[in-house]
Amino acid sequence: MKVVSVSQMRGLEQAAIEDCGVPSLLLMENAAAGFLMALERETGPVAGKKIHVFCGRGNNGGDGFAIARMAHNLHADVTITLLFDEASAEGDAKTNLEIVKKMGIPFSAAGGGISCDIIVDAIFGTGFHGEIEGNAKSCIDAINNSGAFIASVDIPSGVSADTGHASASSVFADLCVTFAALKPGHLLFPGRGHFQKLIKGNISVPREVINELRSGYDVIDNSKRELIPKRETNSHKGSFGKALAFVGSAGMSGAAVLSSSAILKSGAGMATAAVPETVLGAVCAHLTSVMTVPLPCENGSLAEPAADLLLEKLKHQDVLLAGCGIGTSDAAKKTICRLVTENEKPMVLDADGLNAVSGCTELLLEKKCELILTPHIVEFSRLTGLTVLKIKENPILAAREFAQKFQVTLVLKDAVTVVAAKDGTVFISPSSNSGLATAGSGDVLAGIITGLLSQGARPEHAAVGGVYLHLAAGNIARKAKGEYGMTSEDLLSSVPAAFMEEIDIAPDIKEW
Ligand SMILES: NC(=O)C1=CN([C@@H]2O[C@H](COP(=O)(O)OP(=O)(O)OC[C@H]3O[C@@H](n4cnc5c(N)ncnc54)[C@H](O)[C@@H]3O)[C@@H](O)[C@H]2O)[C@@H](O)CC1
Ligand SMILES: [K+]
Repeated sequence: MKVVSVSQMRGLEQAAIEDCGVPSLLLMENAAAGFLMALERETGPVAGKKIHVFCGRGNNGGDGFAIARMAHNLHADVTITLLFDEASAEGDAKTNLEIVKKMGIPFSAAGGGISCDIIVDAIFGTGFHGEIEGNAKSCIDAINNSGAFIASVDIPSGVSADTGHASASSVFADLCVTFAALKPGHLLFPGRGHFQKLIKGNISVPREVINELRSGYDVIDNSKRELIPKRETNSHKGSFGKALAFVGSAGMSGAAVLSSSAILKSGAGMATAAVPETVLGAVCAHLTSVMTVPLPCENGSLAEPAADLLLEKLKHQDVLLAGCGIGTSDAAKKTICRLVTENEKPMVLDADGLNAVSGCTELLLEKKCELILTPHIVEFSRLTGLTVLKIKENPILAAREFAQKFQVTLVLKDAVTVVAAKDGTVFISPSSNSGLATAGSGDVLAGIITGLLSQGARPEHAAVGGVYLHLAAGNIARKAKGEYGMTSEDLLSSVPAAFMEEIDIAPDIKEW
């Protein structure tokens, strides 16, 4: 699924209009026809239904006039409300406004009660920025409280198409129909929460024009299954890589079990959990296929010579996972810093491993390895010094800047996870599952990514494929146990099935 920014979308439209000669009015006509087709699929025929179309001053409003005309021709009972001074209409929007006026479609002033079956929200589209104020605010509040089926044209009015930021008064739609490509605001919260279903339609921007654009965005959809490394039949366990996991500490032996088990369940040939000797017994009690290595301790917790032992072991390993449940002791921090700067094998750094380098992120520039970082938003806040609020304002930008600056692959975990590759390409997960917000879920993700890495996947492929499989496994676990009751053990046991069958991780987002 293609994702483009607002300015890239304008570029696509310009290319269609200027380079290919597609008239802009035709794009608007197609947008309106496609919108109505999608609407009728959801609500049944519009004939005989009361439809109220709210139109803003831009081309989103222009789409609204064309939709009103087409719905009228299909025998719907259509009313239009303008949210702007009619004299300021321009271009294609003005053309369509003049047509509906000549057709005699009734207009009603903003401000009255709304009583209809379907509301078409064509107030603001991709041109919206800032906040909703004035009569648009009271109108949107009335739309949201109307009880009608609400269908938004392109994006719910009040949501920023570039960032997903939602103005305090923004439309909550049952259906949103967008055109040519998704925008980041369809995928990122809070915008993602402003529609129930998203349909992307074709408006005759030529396929080649869309395909040629390297937008720098991508969606982690089912097509990402192709990133799962292929397995040769003529193989042995060495073919699929050896992974070492520096994980676990007193009170967090489960992180060691979940993460190292996930490595094996994701297809690695061998996995070894290197854990403080004081928790070895607890870890071994839950592991059979994963090997273990005891790390030296002093006074019950990890001792600094652990770093030498790990670096020695790594000579015979293919990949490293470090950080899940290792705690925040000085020795754990020093061990992580040495692993980051001295290890040469592809490495996944998670959880306390990320906390260890917070405040000294310049160490990341000294790395000799391919590095994947998997922070959740609070860990990312510690890493960058940015507030959580600031990151949430534009997570794509924050993730991209960090990945490019430190030349790492970054998996920024939140309700919507964003993966940023070293070249700045950003991959956005298209759905969320509150059941994944459970202790140990991140350990499983780190293990899956390490498992893919050990089979030779490139870092960004391991990260994107890992996020896909984690979501798919989460959906399988949710089906069996529900969002409330599913635990990381359920998630872990669902990982093999996620590899086996195609799970539609974004059933609410469709293309036609
Ligand atoms: N350009 C094209 O070829 C096509 C455009 N299409 C439609 O055109 C839309 C984009 O059109 P526009 O660029 O005209 O943008 P919009 O229709 O989103 O409207 C922008 C207008 O709203 C105003 N505005 C922005 N933020 C505001 C705020 N906070 N408070 C009050 N006013 C605000 C702007 O000053 C501008 O006048 C798309 O979303 C889509 O619906 C479709 O018709 C397909 C073809
Ligand atoms: K809209």
